[in-house]
Amino acid sequence: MRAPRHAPLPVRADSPHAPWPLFGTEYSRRIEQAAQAELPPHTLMARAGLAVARLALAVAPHLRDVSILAGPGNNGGDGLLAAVHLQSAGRSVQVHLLGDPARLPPDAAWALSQAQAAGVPIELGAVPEALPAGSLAIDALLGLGHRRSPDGLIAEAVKRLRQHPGPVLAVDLPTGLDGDTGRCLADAPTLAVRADHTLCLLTLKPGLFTGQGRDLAGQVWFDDLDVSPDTLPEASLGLAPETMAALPRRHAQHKGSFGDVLVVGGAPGMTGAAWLAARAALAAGAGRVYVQPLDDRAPLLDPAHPELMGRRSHAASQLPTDALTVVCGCGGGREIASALPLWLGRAPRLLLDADALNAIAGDSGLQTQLTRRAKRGQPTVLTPHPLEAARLLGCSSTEVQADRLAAARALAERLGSTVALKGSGTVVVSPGLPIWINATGNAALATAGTGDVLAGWIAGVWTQGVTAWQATRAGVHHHGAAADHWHASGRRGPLTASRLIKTMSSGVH
Ligand SMILES: NC(=O)C1=CN([C@@H]2O[C@H](COP(=O)(O)OP(=O)(O)OC[C@H]3O[C@@H](n4cnc5c(N)ncnc54)[C@H](OP(=O)(O)O)[C@@H]3O)[C@@H](O)[C@H]2O)[C@@H](O)CC1
Ligand SMILES: [K+]
Repeated sequence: MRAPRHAPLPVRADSPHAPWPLFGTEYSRRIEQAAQAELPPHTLMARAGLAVARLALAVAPHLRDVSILAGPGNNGGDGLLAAVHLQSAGRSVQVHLLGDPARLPPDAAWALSQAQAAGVPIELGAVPEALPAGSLAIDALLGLGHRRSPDGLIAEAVKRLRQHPGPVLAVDLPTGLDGDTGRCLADAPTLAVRADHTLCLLTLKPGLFTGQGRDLAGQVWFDDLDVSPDTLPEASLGLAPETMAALPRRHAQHKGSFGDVLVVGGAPGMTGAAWLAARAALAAGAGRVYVQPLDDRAPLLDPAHPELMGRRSHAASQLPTDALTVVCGCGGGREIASALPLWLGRAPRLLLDADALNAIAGDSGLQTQLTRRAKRGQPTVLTPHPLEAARLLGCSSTEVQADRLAAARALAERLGSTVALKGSGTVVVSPGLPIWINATGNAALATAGTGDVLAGWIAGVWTQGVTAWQATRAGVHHHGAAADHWHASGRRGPLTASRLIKTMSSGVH
């Protein structure tokens, strides 16, 4: 997937209708070097500067003043060249160059000479007290070349951009964000630029779409600088529309054609979680949905959804397993631990969520049972949030969040499972397959029960005959798309779990 050549504008990179390839620093450098070797000197930078100027004019057509904060590397060079184009488009441009002109890398030095020749006002080595209130600010401080916390003048400039009341456009990456992981490079999150728009150049970087990336980058745009990578991406951003389309209902099919789901969960005081997951599985299209409450006194009926079938543990263990997908967790409490050995052994498809994951994290015997499933060809899906992932990995949630892609990959490989690491930019990975980052969702999902809905929905899709990888991506995408729809239709506040199921059922993609 690449932007059209000579696109009049950079292409929005969050279109949910296609997967976008993502490349981290190492790959991006290789792609850049290969392209540089083929092209006349400074070609990429010339394209980058033009792309930045075009986007600046498009997102702030009404603003006459443009302040460009340019750093000591080629990211600064992009800003300097953008200044030339913006000035010739009639904007009043001021560049603040925070690097020694004598030590700029060759492309940026060339860009500086172009800006000087065009008479662009350039102030050297000083961060202004404030940026003009009515100006567009361009963050061309640091891009792919920064791996450490902003310091010195760069840190000052980041603070100034954070204080700027007008729009901020970041070049390639918001300064302070690690493009590989989506973590802030500084301990203090205030030492990262919070942009309204980010124009990613040459390659889309994964860190823009997970962890802190989505909050710091604002609207992400992409310009491939007319370069086609000849290498496979490390990860992709997007969805799995093919999965939803691949599940048509034919006349001759009956409820047995769509698979069964059993939800094991709902310990005393948390029964609702299991029924929510069950409702979601049914709404996702499962043929028959059963619930095994982990509270022996809990009723075996959801009066609002009599089509769901409650079973005590003995009866549940007698269900035929051929077409069965089992969800363990969902309000499982401590009680889930005793149900796990049976289903780790028996379930042909098993999804583990919440307390089931905590039980496995604390029991090496259950871990061994889990890893044996993969060897027997029984697929498993894990849907941890960062703390649950940390417990499974034996680290802290801060460490998980510092590199969500690596954490999800480690879990998948270690436990032989498909993993959906939840959070901003949910990361989905199956052993041996590329990482997929979800493009949908927002904070409206941060409310009780939405995780149960996700687990149930994935199971409901999975049991219809797609792979764990397809079902997980489809469920994660669809879950987030419902929240985006909720937000776009002007609603504010949390999207309750019950309403989430209704929104997901209404065909929002
Ligand atoms: N070449 C081309 O034609 C193209 C280039 N492109 C553009 O170039 C960007 C990559 O450029 P780049 O490699 O020069 O790195 P960049 O991010 O500008 O910074 C490096 C400088 O910053 C310094 N520095 C680092 N961390 C720091 C900190 N915390 N605080 C303070 N200083 C810090 C670092 O110093 P050092 O760490 O070495 O001491 C070094 O001097 C890329 O993102 C894209 O925008 C694209 O348009 C495609 C075409
Ligand atoms: K930047």
